[in-house]
Amino acid sequence: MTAPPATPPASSAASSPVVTLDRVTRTFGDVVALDDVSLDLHAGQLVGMLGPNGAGKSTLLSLIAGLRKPTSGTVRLMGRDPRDPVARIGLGTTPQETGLPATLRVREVIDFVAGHFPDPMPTAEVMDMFGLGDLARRQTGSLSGGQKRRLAVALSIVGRPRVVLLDEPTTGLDVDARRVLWDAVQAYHAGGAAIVVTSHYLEEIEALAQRVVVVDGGRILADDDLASVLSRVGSRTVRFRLADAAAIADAGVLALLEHAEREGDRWTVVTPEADDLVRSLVAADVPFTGLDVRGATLEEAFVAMTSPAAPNPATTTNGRSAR
Ligand SMILES: Nc1ncnc2c1ncn2[C@@H]1O[C@H](COP(=O)(O)OP(=O)(O)OP(=O)(O)O)[C@@H](O)[C@H]1O
Repeated sequence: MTAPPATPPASSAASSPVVTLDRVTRTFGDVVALDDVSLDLHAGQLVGMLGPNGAGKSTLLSLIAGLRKPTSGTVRLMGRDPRDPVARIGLGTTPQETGLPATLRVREVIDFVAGHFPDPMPTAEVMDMFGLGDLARRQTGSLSGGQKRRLAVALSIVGRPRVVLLDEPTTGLDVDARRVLWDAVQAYHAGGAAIVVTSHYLEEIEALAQRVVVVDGGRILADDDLASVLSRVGSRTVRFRLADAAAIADAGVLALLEHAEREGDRWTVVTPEADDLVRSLVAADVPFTGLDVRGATLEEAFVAMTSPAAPNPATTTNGRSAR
């Protein structure tokens, strides 16, 4: 879709972080939900936050939103305590679960929320961004789950916030609805807002986030640009076509392979030494065709980081092993 970028107010101090967590710990009884976490978020960043269930993601977002206080450490939103209304006016958030007044129409709900902000986006513009135009007169109680979710996320940006927190905004949406929602989020981000999104759809985070924060057990395991996070997984997947299986062994490359499988003449091998493998195959005159070398996916990097005891891919695939 072609929603115009919606511009949040310019930052008065563009270089200072809009969100800061400094050595933040949050416990619930015996449970340490966040353990000594430090994090800065700057204007214009679109951050994907990943972590297994119970990692501490929602707790972290709730501290930034001022819904909870840290047990120790400091949280700042636009340089202030997140519970300060002056800071909160610049925040938009969609938690995992939201309630909508069932008898109000879509347009009325957006107007109602817009009324709480000094310079809200026009309701028609918000509805257009989120593909809600045709539903303007529908009572929210009659919306589908996906339509409700789009409305809930739309409400988070009505007030032109500088910081937007979206906790699993696309869970349960079909592919088209996810695309509409991400187009809208990106259009809003183009105006300079800082956005944090949690999602269990890693390919979605890989496609859209510039910075990736991986949380597990209440700690930050990785906080880097996407390429750096992906580079933490050293292995590459190499695909090619080759009818003569014996040529692989003859080339003396078996020791380079973490895993190999073959379907007919189609080979897929995983190796930490892709360059050496390809050089060796060429040097041995192995008559392969259709060479394709790929880096790790975010999902592979995530599994490698969050499950130290994750099984070797060689033991989890059903293909034929070359070893
Ligand atoms: N209000 C609470 N009372 C007690 N324990 C809590 C509370 N809120 C969170 N926890 C615990 O803190 C830990 C972190 O939970 P949190 O909801 O932040 O994880 P999450 O990463 O958002 O998980 P998910 O992906 O399942 O939403 C979990 O062990 C959870 O059970």
